[in-house]
Amino acid sequence: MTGRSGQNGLVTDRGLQGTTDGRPHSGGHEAADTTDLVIRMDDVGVRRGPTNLVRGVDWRVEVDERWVILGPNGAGKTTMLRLAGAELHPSDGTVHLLGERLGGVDVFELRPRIGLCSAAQAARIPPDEVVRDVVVSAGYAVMGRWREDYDSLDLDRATELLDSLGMGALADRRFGTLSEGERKRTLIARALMTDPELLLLDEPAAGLDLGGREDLVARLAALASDPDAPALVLVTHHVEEIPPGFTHALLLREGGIVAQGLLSDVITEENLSATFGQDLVLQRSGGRFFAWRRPAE
Ligand SMILES: Nc1ncnc2c1ncn2[C@@H]1O[C@H](COP(=O)(O)OP(=O)(O)OP(=O)(O)O)[C@@H](O)[C@H]1O
Repeated sequence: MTGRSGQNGLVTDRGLQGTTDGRPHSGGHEAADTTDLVIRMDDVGVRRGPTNLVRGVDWRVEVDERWVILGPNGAGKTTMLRLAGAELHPSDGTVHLLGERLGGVDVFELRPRIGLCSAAQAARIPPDEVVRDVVVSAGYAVMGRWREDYDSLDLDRATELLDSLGMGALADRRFGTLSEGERKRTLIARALMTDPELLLLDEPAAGLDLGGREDLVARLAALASDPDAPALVLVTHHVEEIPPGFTHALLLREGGIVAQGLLSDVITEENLSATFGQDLVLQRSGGRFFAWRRPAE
């Protein structure tokens, strides 16, 4: 593996195709060539007993798009991300990832093409693992360094990725000694190590203090604006955590889609109020969103 720096210093390896016809981002995907689609879900449902975790989901993600999935607790966000990460099969409908249909492809071939950052994954990292090894071991599809002999190019790439996420000085520390924010940045570096075509981030700002959240939002904004970065899907409960440069949003409530499309069309007071079941006030400033409950008259 070799790495190169994108325009924001974030290291990405693979040039994205971009849209083949040069058209701008569009909320509607009717005209999209399916070969450009990173995620395609058609009438997807996931059921567990009588419960619909998600239902009736039609969703298209193109290579150059950066999506946020927003919704309250229990809305089905993680379920959507697990479908997109080839960790879960739908009960109904079809899911295509990177041009392959779930159920018709070996998921062990598909998963290395998809980077996933989640709290569940962080919990699997041994606390005594050295930070650089947490990152480099992703290229060998293992969690925790064992007896692998890592290629010096891979070690260089891990170092470069850690540098680009402000973790260079901590590369020799043990994972268990890191702060929550430093762990999140390490996991993002690990997810980028395999040069994925799709990067899935499940609540990356959860548990961070204000400074940590703002630092992460700025780094994700830099990643979003890097033309060589993979397609991005970020799950969050909070509009304040949407990094500038994200292009699209999907709002979920009780397993169903409330709205989806271009971020500026979808993140509105009306849609947010419907999603969270509260009368919300929304403000936008400097490419960021801020929301709170409308005070009683
Ligand atoms: N195996 C299961 N059996 C029954 N219900 C489940 C199962 N797994 C998840 N659920 C339920 O499905 C709903 C959606 O879960 P999911 O984790 O996708 O929501 P979420 O939007 O990510 O929630 P949160 O924001 O709280 O993490 C929740 O109500 C959850 O309790």
